Amino acid sequence: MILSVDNIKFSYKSREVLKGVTFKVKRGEVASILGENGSGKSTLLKCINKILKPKIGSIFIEKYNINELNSKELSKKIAYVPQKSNANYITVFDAVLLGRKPYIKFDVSDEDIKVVEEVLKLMELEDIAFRYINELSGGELQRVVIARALAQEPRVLLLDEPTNNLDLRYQLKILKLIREITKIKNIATIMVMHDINLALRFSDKFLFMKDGIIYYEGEKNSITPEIIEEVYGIKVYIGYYNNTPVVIPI
Ligand SMILES: Nc1ncnc2c1ncn2[C@@H]1O[C@H](COP(=O)(O)OP(=O)(O)OP(=O)(O)O)[C@@H](O)[C@H]1O
Repeated sequence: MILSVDNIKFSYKSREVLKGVTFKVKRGEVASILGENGSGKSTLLKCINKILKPKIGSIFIEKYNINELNSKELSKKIAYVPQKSNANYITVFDAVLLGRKPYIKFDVSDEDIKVVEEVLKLMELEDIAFRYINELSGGELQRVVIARALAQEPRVLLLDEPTNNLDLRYQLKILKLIREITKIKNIATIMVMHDINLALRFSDKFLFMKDGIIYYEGEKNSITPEIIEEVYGIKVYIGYYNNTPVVIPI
């Protein structure tokens, strides 16, 4: 097991948003977190990344309790792509190089540059490597932020709506790439997704959140119209294309 989340409870002031969340993700696995707006998905990712501190429960990455890792150690283990990113006045290259920060001792090494160049290529960012990120389109910026997370070479990759702002070609390309990297590097990816069909196509495991708990957890062929109906309150038909379920609202 690479990530174990055990009975996490979190409240914003007096309002409890996570009411006991428990799940595990294995090496090489892509898990999608789905569920209605406000059900606690982003809050859960922020707890795993220690941006928020749950009042109860524990989170382990490999054998480490995240509470016992300092921020540098944590950044080698977890990379996080938030739902919205801010663009500073730095170049694409430097923004991706920031992902290497946990590894840089005194100066940037050849290895750091090599990793950044590889990631820029993978994300098709080479041509805009020296543009300033505050001048990029929403989709270009999203690719830069994902590139920075990959340059971090984490054991667990957390993505909050990674396809935000991406056009159809990049939605497919980036999710395929993330899936491949997860398998090749034997890491775990946990992503919050709203597009259930993209999630079904590119993930191994599904966590449906409702009212601050994981209402249903399972593999793709176990998902029924009844589960979707309970989670989202809509009627759906589930067909199949290339052995992958396709959810059609009716
Ligand atoms: N900083 C905050 N202070 C107070 N309440 C918050 C804060 N951030 C989120 N909330 C509330 O916590 C609940 C869960 O929010 P969260 O962002 O985790 O939901 P989500 O499932 O990711 O939603 P969405 O699908 O809309 O992105 C919501 O009701 C939200 O209004």
